[in-house]
Amino acid sequence: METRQMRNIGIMAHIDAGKTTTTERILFYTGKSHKIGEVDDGEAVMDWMEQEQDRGITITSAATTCFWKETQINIIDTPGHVDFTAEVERSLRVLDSAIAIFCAVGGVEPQSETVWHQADHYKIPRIAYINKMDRLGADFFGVIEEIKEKLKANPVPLYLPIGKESDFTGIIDLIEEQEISFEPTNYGSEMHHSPISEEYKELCAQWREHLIDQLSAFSDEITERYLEGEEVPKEMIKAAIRKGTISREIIPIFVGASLKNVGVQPLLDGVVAYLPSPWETPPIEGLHLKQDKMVAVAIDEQQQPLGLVFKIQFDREMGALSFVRMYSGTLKKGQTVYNITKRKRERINRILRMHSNRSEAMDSISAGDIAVIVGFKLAQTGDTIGSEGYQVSLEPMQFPEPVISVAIEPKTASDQEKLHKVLDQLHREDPTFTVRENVDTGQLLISGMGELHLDVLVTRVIKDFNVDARIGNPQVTYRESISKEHTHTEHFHKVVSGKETNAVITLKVEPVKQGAGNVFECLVNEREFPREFRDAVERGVMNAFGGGIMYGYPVFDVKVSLLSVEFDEMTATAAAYEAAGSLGFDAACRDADPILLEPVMKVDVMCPKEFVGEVMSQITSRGGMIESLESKQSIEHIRAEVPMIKMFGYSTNLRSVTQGRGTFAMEFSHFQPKEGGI
Ligand SMILES: Nc1nc2c(ncn2[C@@H]2O[C@H](COP(=O)(O)OP(=O)(O)OP(=O)(O)O)[C@@H](O)[C@H]2O)c(=O)[nH]1
Repeated sequence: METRQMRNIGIMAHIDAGKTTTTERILFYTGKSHKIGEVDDGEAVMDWMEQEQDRGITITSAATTCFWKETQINIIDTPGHVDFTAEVERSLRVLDSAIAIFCAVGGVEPQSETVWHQADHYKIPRIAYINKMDRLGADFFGVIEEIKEKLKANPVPLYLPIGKESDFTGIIDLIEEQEISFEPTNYGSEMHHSPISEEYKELCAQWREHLIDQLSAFSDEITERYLEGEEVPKEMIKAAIRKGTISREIIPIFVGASLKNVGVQPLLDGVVAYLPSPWETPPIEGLHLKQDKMVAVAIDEQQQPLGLVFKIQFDREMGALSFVRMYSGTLKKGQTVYNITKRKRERINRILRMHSNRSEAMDSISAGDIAVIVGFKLAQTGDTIGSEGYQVSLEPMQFPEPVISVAIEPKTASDQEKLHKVLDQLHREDPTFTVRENVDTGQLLISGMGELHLDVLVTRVIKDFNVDARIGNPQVTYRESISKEHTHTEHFHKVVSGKETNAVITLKVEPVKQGAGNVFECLVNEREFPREFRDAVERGVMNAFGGGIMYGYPVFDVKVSLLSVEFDEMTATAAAYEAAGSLGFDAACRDADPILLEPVMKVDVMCPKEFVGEVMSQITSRGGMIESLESKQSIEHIRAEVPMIKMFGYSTNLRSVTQGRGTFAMEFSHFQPKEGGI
């Protein structure tokens, strides 16, 4: 077991729950941040990019290292907005544990649910922090109930609030049986401990009993003492909380108001006391490329190096910064490593540890740790790096489909060159952002996960990279497919430089299950039809998949079989067969009842009861199907499925019908045939 104390944590929260404010306080108290940057003043040290500050929300995930009580804490910032699910997935992969922040007023909102379920999927141990206890309407016990009901989790409060709203003055430590008050100072706050006052004695006893009762499920020692009515030692309580947290059977609950500097230090103590070090997390799986089998990779410095690039960020001076999580072995500055995904060697020029406001040069990075490597020219988010001698690919990240596009057109020739470079760079940073050229018009289309995602990217292109470009209106990214089988024979004939060339092929096209992808199959014997020409037909078909059938959108879920050929050695050329492949595919698909597929989104709306009628009729008039309606206190939660095309401008619309009190989350659900074309 490694003796070094380390935590790789993420901070997950619904937008506005106070993630940035809490992270700021954490960095401040850990002594690495010299002043508190207020989000409201747009000075957050964690927010790297100018436009994040404009918007006041956190968009990129960057890793920041700080130290608390001899423990190194690497914080991987995790965005809460559903337009950035890929960013969330990517950071969840490299975390060992997380703090989930809930707003004491808003409680468990749809976006917190989405992120919570993603964290369940990656089996991430969590502690929860109920923030904003000072706000009007704060309801600590209400949020606890919601965590139980909506997230099906087992919340166990370790602290209770003293008072609420403007009377929120401090917290009760149930383990130490003390009250803690937070005296404001010019460096944040100072904690003062005092015995529990008469007023809270009963409440404290009741919840301490609840805590010990919950813990007895993990500790026989506690059960024994509990049953015999003996005092349970604090160290035993803490050990059981740690065990239950790591095995994900309980969610320890912390409470505070970060903005008022209340509750943050105990939360940091909780990270150290209850969350696992990398050495306590289960091994991850990787594919051994040479042996073609899955192997377990445990955190071990002595083994061959293996790391995952989980984020690329471009820096004007240093170029690409590759954020790497090491799972095994050690990498050193100046060394050459092997990019297992790209099958190319790359050099490590520098290794940096990022703190909130500075970077620190390091000589090496070892298993368990997170750092930035400078010098990689090819690495992309999701790549595995290691050595040629031990080629294990750490499971590639799964990214959702882009659903919305905009056309982008440079204003001058010099902008054109710059634009291509910038778009390429942005794609390396963010694989959910793709670039496509319309073959007919030559126009560049950029696609992403939602309006906000594209908006952020376009702003970066224009503002950060100074490219002068015209931007079209957002459009949905459609797909094309076919709905029946059809067989077609293509006769291709062309005279090239006085020489006759011919290619005759018979192709069958048929639809396959949605999501199965495209398939090409050759049923002609290689003796009758040489490999070179077969490959040419396949190339032609593959190119045609990208060019669409009726509307020029990419074709998906079609199987193409080459049934027969008329092959004449004298007039056959690869170019003729390639052309026959493309033309034959187009002709066959046109007669196979082509269909246009549109993306449908899962939409979750929360609004006060009085607006529910308006909100539902708004969804129905947008062609949406209401799936469920659920009430909690005075809030209604509506789940629906709505075609993406009908979701443009929805946020403005929702704001206006709910007087700004409705919120929504949206993510891709599936593709469905679109009636009546475009
Ligand atoms: N009253 C009160 N307001 C708070 C508290 N913590 C944060 N806020 C305010 O809530 C707003 C949102 O806080 P942020 O820290 O930006 O929230 P966030 O979760 O990081 O939001 P995104 O970056 O958009 O995901 C800001 O105006 C904060 O000043 C708190 O403890 N009490």
